[in-house]
Amino acid sequence: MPESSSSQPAASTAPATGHWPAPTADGPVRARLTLPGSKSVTNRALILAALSDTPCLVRRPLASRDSELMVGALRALGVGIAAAGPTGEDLSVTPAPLRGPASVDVGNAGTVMRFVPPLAALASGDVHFDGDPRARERPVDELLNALRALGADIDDDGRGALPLTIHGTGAVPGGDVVLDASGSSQFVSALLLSGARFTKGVHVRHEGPPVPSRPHLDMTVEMLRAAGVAVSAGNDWWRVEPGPVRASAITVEPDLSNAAPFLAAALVTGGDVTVQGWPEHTTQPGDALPSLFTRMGGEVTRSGDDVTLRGTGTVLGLTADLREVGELTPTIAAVAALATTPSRLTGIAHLRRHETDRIAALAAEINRLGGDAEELPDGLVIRPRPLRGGVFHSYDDHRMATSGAVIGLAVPGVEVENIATTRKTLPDFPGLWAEALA
Ligand SMILES: O=C(O)C1=C[C@@H](OP(=O)(O)O)[C@@H](O)[C@H](O)C1
Ligand SMILES: C=C(OP(=O)(O)O)C(=O)O
Repeated sequence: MPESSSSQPAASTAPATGHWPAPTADGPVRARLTLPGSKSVTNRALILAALSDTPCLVRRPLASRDSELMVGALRALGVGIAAAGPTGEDLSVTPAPLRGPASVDVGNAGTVMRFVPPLAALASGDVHFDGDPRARERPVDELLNALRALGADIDDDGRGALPLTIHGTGAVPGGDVVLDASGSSQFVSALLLSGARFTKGVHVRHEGPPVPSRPHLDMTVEMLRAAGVAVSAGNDWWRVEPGPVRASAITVEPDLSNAAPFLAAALVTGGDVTVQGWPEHTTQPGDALPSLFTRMGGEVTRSGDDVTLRGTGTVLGLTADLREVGELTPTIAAVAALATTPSRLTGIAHLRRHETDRIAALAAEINRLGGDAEELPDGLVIRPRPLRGGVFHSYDDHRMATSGAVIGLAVPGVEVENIATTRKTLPDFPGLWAEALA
């Protein structure tokens, strides 16, 4: 990733704008693939490496927009990050005293807009944050209030949102803080990831409706512990002891959430798709896909680190609370729109403040193609109804775009608007999709 690398979408085989004719499967999709690295693991690894006492090699990181934004943010704060490894695809991270003045472009990356501000509070100097128009609408208020309570000086003109400036003083006192993380688990992860470097560490307590995306919180805790940080946790509290972060090498797992559209391709076409390198143990929410897609009619087998989903010709609807695995919703909704029985997906009100309002967007796009999707305050009901071709809008949301591709496999004439937005977490989705369908 060169210093000058752009954070703009630039998928190699995708048009920058315009509509992408989603390929229709002319038979069962049969493929075997290796997916690029996990966004969530990569961006945590980069944060931990930046805070580490020792240089750190991040192996097999994601190289796509969200990770490029994280690299850009950390470099802006003075951290050294260079291409490394035999193919130049690894990243060697050399920590340095964090300093401003700096300007951070968060794009529309939740992990950058939430995980970097606590680091900026540890820097000396001012750090300004802004991003895509949507980033200004995504919630950070609870995180900012918590950071202030822990001793950070933040100027957001009372907006509780981006743009904002953190006046770093080189230290954060830390200590006890209470917040409502029902809007995003990333508020908690953000405080924990930097917490060991706060003078008193951090003790975060959640109060409010349930926190979503629990596996991502487990991921934060596991990765901190692997970096030698003492963390204890209960149901709604997490404590990080002050002390050094020691990360010398972190290997990034394949992105299992991005396995979703590929496994869905097998499910909806009666094919079989194998994802290679599926970890035996993982905290990624995508690990729930085998059981969710089995409930939707697929058959899953595991052999070593290969996970294979075989479509049986039957695609069933799903009734499920998806709070823990919210980022899988768009793909599950796409499969549900092709199913023969109804689906009821709940527990996902927080998706209304993701890359787009995913509940409204999924209902609108499924209905535009003739489907029957109904919004609930916290989810979707999707009933079987034949779909027809048409434009599937992506709302600058990578997972909306890949959902349109899944529907397009079974419905001729689907065109996905702005497929290049998939570059948020996949460097070349159209290329990988074409390979899988070949
Ligand atoms: O910590 C992380 O890496 C993530 C946490 C989740 O965020 P929310 O809890 O805001 O849904 C998830 O949806 C997002 O894609 C990645
Ligand atoms: C919600 C998502 O991303 P972010 O990290 O921007 O919150 C997602 O990838 O589904």
